[in-house]
Order: sequence, then structure tokens, then C-alpha cells
Amino acid sequence: MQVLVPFEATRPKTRLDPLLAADERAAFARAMLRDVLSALLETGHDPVVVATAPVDLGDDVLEGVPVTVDERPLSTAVNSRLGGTDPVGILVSDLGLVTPRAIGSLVAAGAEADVAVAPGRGGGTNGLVVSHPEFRVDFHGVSIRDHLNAAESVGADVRLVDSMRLATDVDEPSDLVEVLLHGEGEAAAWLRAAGFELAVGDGRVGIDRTV
Ligand SMILES: Nc1nc2c(ncn2[C@@H]2O[C@H](COP(=O)(O)OP(=O)(O)OP(=O)(O)O)[C@@H](O)[C@H]2O)c(=O)[nH]1
Ligand SMILES: C[C@H](OP(=O)(O)O)C(=O)O
Repeated sequence: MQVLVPFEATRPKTRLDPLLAADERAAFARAMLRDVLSALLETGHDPVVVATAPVDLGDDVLEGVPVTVDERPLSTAVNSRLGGTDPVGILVSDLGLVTPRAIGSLVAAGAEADVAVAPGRGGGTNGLVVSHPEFRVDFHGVSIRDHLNAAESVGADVRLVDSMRLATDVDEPSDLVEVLLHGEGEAAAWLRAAGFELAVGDGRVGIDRTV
């Protein structure tokens, strides 16, 4: 199955600004993208990066992953690639905890319903598998609610995917704690190499930067 991976390549992860400089945000966003693409390849699916600008994925196993540049807004770019006869997956690129097993739960749900949806924390949508020809995405804001309404409006049945790893997209500095705790890929390694570590106290675990 083709899986679209949208990627904001121009000014990624601006909500991490207090913690990461612009070049660091770009490097970290790329590390998360590489984790998502590696996990998709490991599950045997066909990722296509839909980016706002050209992206250098590196010269390893990811070298062959197609990158198509589409400067239109996120939902417009994705929707222009829906409506065909085959199921299409969509997976956001900022899943710092992603694993092949987590992706498998989304794909399995997509085999059981017209639309499978992986909610993100805070009301977002982090993954979909769309088999209904009339369903269209509507990202940003409380998109999980918008997507459930959109499915109902076209008569598509829905399967929600309950996955910590798919629900954890990295938007805010506090999300980095989850990557350090549960991440298994390049994104977690990037944070550690950049000097980030857990700050363990009486309350919830925080994050510190040693360098
Ligand atoms: N192709 C495309 N992808 C986008 C666009 N905006 C966001 N994305 C991607 O969609 C997913 C979720 O978007 P955000 O969490 O808002 O990512 P972001 O824009 O880098 O983060 P912020 O700057 O903090 O809003 C990520 O995979 C982004 O890379 C866009 O306009 N076009
Ligand atoms: C993709 C988008 O991400 P957000 O802009 O909410 O972080 C969404 O979840 O609808």
C-alpha cells in the first residue's frame, strides 16, 4: 500500500523553538522522518514523502524513497492524492516513537473499515488508511473530530486505532520526554547526542539539556 508521509521541509517544528535552534529543528524533524520511513519500509509498504521543499533522505536504504514536492497546504496536497480505487495510507512524519508494529495496527484497522484513523494527542490525527473514494482529510485544529464527521458524511465506517506510539507526535518541548523514554530510532538518538536527558523528580518526568 502507498503511504503518504507529509513533511514540512521549509520551517519544521516551529513549536520546538524555545528548545531547539532552527538548524536543530530541521535535523530533528529529519531524524523523525527517517524513523517513520524506515518503519514503513520494514512493514513492506511504499512510503511517498509529500514535502513542501526538496528533502535529502540520505544515501542508505531510504535513498530510493520517492519525494514529491507539493507547496500546497497539507490537506490540499493529501486530498489531491485520494479518490482512487486502491487504499491509501497517510502517516505524519513527526512520530518519534514509531515502530513497524505500531504501523501494523493501523494497517490492520484499515483492512477492516473504509477509514482507519490513529488519533494524535490534543485532538490531532496522526495516521489514516483511506479506502473510501469520497473521504477527504481536513488537518489542523481538532482534526480527529473533523475526520470522524467527514467519514460519517460520506457513509464510511471507521476504525479508531488506540496506539500510544501512533498518538505521540512531537509538537511541544514536553513531547521530547516521550521520545527519550520510548523512542527506539534516530530521533531518540539525536536527542541524546544533542545533550538531552530526562529530568526525574517528584512530579512528572521532565527534560534537561546538558550541553
Ligand atoms: N506536505 C506538507 N506537510 C506538512 C505541512 N504542514 C505540516 N506538515 C506535516 O504534517 C505533519 C504535522 O504537522 P505539524 O505538526 O504542524 O508539523 P510542523 O508544521 O513541522 O510543526 P509546527 O511548525 O510546530 O506547526 C508533519 O508531518 C509535518 O511535517 C504542509 O503544509 N505541507
Ligand atoms: C497533522 C495535524 O497536526 P497538528 O497541526 O495538529 O500538529 C493534525 O493533527 O491535524
